[in-house]
Amino acid sequence: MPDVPTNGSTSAIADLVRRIVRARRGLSRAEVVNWVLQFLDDMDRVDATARVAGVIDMLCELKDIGYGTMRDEPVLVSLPGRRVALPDGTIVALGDHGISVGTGSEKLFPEVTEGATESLVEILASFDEPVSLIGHQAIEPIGHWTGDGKMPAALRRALSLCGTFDPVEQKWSISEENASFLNEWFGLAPLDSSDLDSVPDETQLRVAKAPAGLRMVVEAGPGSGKTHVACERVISLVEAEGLAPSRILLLSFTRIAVAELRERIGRRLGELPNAAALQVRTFDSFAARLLANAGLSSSGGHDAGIRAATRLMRSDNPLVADALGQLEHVIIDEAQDLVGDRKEMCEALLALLDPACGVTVFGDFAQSIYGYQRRGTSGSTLLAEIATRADFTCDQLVRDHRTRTEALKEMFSSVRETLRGDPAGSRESYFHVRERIRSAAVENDIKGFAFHPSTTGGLILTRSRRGLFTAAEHMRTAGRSFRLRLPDRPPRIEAWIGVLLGGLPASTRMSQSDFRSLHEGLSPAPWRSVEECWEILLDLDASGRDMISVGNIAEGLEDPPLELLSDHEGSSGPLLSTIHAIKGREAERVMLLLTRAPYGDRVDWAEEARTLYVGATRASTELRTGWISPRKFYKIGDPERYWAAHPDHRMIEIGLEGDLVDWAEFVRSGHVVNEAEAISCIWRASIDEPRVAAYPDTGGRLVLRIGDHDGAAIGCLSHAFIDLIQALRKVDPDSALPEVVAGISVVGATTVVVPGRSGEAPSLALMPLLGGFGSIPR
Ligand SMILES: Nc1ncnc2c1ncn2[C@@H]1O[C@H](COP(=O)(O)OP(=O)(O)OP(=O)(O)O)[C@@H](O)[C@H]1O
Repeated sequence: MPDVPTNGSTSAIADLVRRIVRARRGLSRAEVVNWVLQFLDDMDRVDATARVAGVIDMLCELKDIGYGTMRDEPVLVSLPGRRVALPDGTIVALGDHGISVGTGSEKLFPEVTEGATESLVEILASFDEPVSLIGHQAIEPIGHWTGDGKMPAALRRALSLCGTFDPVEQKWSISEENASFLNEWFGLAPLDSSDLDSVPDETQLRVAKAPAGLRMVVEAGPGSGKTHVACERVISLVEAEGLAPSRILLLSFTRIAVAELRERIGRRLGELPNAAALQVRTFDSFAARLLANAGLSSSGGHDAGIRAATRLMRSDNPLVADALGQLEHVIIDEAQDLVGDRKEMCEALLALLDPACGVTVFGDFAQSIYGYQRRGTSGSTLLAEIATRADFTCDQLVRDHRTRTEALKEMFSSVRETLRGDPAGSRESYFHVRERIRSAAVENDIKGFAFHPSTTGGLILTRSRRGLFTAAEHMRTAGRSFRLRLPDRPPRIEAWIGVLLGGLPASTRMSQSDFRSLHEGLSPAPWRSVEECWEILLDLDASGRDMISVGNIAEGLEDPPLELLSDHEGSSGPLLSTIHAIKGREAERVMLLLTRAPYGDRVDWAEEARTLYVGATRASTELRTGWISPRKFYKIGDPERYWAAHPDHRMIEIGLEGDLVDWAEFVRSGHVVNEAEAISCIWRASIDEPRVAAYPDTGGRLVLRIGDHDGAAIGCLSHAFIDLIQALRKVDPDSALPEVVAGISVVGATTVVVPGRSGEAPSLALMPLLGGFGSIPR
């Protein structure tokens, strides 16, 4: 073979492999390895073999070469050439592209100039394994894999296309643009600048380091670092002011926000002996804890729990007063959206605090989007009320740390002034805000957003849930991968824990080898390796032993760590969400989908303008506006869900939190003969994502089954959901149930914690996650 380089570089090996495969038809993988080794005589043979095998596997994974058969044996063959456009504008060639050896490129796939036949998005979207890298640190342009276990195959393939990549050492060098694209595509966390190189600005420092006993309201705009400073405040209270972590309570809205806060604070305070006692909670979990500690159970959903907790705090219960009286500092985030029951609960909490207890409340009037309509007669938000109280001082954060362009920076501040100056709002001011947002966008009025090159990552935001369903449909029709965040859905904790440990008694203990057998016996296999799973379980168990107990794991999952949580369906691509469900988050690229402006006398123009503002201010670098016309639906229930009328049936949105009875009630229904079997059936369904249907039983339940009415049961619809079904059929709640509710999609599964009875430790199970619209015959 003439002119063959022997420097052993990845690209040189790749070229050798291609040439050998093309010239010598019918060689097996082992034979190709041996051929290549002959040309690498300066290298250690073991190293060289691993390197060559790694390159061959990589080339096969990306269909640069492939497997054929000759005399029933697998052999390596050439594949037709393809050209792939990368996010940074370069084009690389795959397959039999006829590039000669010695081009000097270090890339596994050489750069070419001619037009591309595919985009990186199409290649990534064609990988069929689920990819969720949430919790991993973002990748830098130059780096090597530091994650536990093997690098996920999809990332490995993407990196090898995007620049130089060493499959054995797992090192890469790619352009900035390609790195930032991959970070968005895989949902990798941006490097947490707060921990690395962020220097707090003067106003942030003032708030973070204020005396522990101060009561303060901090009103500040998007990207000014409210969340960031909330963490710094906790750290300063513990480190500088000497408060015990157990005496600090930090409340925020969503589980993901709470998990993120915990993780950030944990990283800084992790070494302290009592750091774990810090109470970082959602408003809902704070209420649930308070009730549980007083021996009360909350039934009837989150809002009922919040009201019960408020009553408890106002009931002069000495235990509750004592527990809350111990607190030395309370921090409340996103106070502009605290209205109604949650606002009242916070007021009841503030009333029970010791006068020496400090309070820090963060919020932004211009971002208040939680429904003036729900505010009823009780009026304003917690933020508005606290801001007028004499016992609170007011402070502000003044610098925007989010935006990277002048146009966005200017829009962030000028629109905020407009909104704060005109809380009542008007049609004119709404259109003014809309125009200001459009003028800060790099592109406007994009109609085919689902085909637009910018929507390979970042956020796609809609004003309404109707818009969200419509946008998701457009993406599906365009064949694009995306992640979908739907509001009011149950939490999602990675399902492998529930399928492996679900149904076992809380007292079950397990060694690593027991666990390995379980893991290896599971089909379909979980996407995390056995080593990775074991590390996660040891952390959750937190006993310090090299064993796990199911009860400990279940307790650990009552406050699940961020890496096990997800708040969306789908594993890759841009995140589709309503504006309401995305507050507090940010992305480099945002596609804000506008609709026709609202009309009529009852429009709350101020709230509409603020909602657009919240959506537009999620962008740090590129904002675009697109266009969508949402489909029509009717609404029913609280929280609201959609339904549609058809001549012979009704369709009802399904999959909201509480649509299924909990695990214990499902088991009591008598439809679970064997818990392990039911769980394994749910696991398979979470991967196959079949359509399922609910059939009535003799006890007045609607039982969700795979296949027909004799199929395996995977859950029971809740009584509240059955009431909605009956209401849509216009019959009494107690009337006979419909023969079937069909067309329900299983969209995944979540591990659930099953509370123990009478003081026993909790255990685990797996429940399906539902989606789509159930069809009810009339
Ligand atoms: N002092 C700082 N130096 C560098 N980056 C910072 C600093 N403070 C905050 N940031 C970064 O700025 C961004 C915005 O911060 P953060 O999300 O805390 O703002 P926010 O006020 O809560 O925004 P919003 O109101 O939109 O939710 C984040 O990426 C954060 O890491």
